Amino acid sequence: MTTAPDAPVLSFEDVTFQRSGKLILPGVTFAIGRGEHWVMLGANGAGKSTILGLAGGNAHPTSGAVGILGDQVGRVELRALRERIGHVDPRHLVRSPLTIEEVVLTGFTGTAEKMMRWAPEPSQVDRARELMDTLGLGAKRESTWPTLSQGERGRALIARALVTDPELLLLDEPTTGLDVAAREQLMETFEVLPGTHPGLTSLLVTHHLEEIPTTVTHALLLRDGVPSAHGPIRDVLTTEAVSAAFDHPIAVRHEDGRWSARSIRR
Ligand SMILES: Nc1ncnc2c1ncn2[C@@H]1O[C@H](COP(=O)(O)OP(=O)(O)OP(=O)(O)O)[C@@H](O)[C@H]1O
Repeated sequence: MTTAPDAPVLSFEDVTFQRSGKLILPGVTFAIGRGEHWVMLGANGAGKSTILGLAGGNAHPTSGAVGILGDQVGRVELRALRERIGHVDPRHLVRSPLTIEEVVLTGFTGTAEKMMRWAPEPSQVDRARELMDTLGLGAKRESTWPTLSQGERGRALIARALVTDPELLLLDEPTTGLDVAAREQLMETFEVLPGTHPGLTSLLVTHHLEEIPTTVTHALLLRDGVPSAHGPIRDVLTTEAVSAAFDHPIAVRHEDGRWSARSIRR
């Protein structure tokens, strides 16, 4: 099923989530429209990964409704839904020495390793190669996973997530552990996506305002499992709202499309 053009790609309606007796999300409501690119920010333990897990169809809410691509979680087979979502998780584990191309192709099987008795169609190989070229990995196609830098792995995982042409892309701290040049290269990669994938919608989790690509349109600030602000990024990322979300005085700046934050010293 394809979502109606004006229906939200992702919606949370009064979503709660409880684990081991702990109420991690006491009530989350927000909606993401088609073609929007969101960033989610919040202190350690605020619940960002929990929200991303629900958004990726990896868990059911304790109560409330999670709508993904026009379907409500609980009323649809999650496996089918997950095929329409690209998930970039830096904790993705590749144990065997696969080449970049093989890793990208695992996006078709939704597995971390090469699936036994599965071989890609020529059109799937073409698609994988096209994406590797777009993401600057064309020359490294045959390089094996253990020999890659963190930045190359990050770009390969984005290619893997995009190979099935997902409608929703979820990115969990993709710039973690990158040096400044690799981080900037990865951000440039994100910034080409609205041009190369016009219908794509994305939700990025990051800890640093400096790591927000210039193409991000909306922001959600999470505090103790509750969105304290959400909406167009310029309305949300203010000194007051960010300081409140992190319970710390933080001055926010926006220059040349990039964001930065520093502590306000008294
Ligand atoms: N299975 C679980 N059982 C109990 N508590 C959990 C479980 N999973 C997560 N939590 C707790 O829920 C809270 C939110 O976790 P989550 O990983 O979503 O936060 P986060 O905002 O992504 O944090 P970080 O920025 O540190 O990655 C944390 O306090 C965490 O310890």
